[in-house]
Amino acid sequence: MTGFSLSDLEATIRERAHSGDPESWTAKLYARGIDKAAQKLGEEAVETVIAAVKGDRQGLVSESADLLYHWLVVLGIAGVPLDEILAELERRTGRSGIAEKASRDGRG
Ligand SMILES: N=c1c2ncn([C@@H]3O[C@H](COP(=O)(O)OP(=O)(O)OP(=O)(O)O)[C@@H](O)[C@H]3O)c2ncn1[C@@H]1O[C@H](COP(=O)(O)O)[C@@H](O)[C@H]1O
Repeated sequence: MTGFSLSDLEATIRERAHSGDPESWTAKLYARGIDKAAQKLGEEAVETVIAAVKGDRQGLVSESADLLYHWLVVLGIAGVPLDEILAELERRTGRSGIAEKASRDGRG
């Protein structure tokens, strides 16, 4: 398993967003704002769906990577940290209460 995480990508995006590098796609998206970034996210979602339906495994991997990257850019522009999404997902598993209790009991 790779050691690379969505948190790593989020950190890269945060760093590149305001880099001022004219070659940076991230900086370009941030400069163009939420409408353009959300449009790209939608396009990548559709391309991911098409790859899945076609049974294009390699396409699904590639489009999924594009999708997650553009999703993190949209979250970044909207000011929503990845951690907030992970906390929401954790809450849905019903485990967050256990983690909070363990933390309160000094076992966290
Ligand atoms: N993961 C990605 C990533 N995935 C996709 N893309 C870019 O997303 C863009 C969208 O591709 P498309 O073919 O859909 O779009 P396009 O046709 O080029 O653009 P439009 O004509 O639709 O505007 C491409 O330019 C890709 O390079 C990414 N750009 C950056 N990253 C990550 O972000 C880091 C920083 O990148 P820069 O900000 O470019 O330095 C990189 O090191 C990567 O880790």
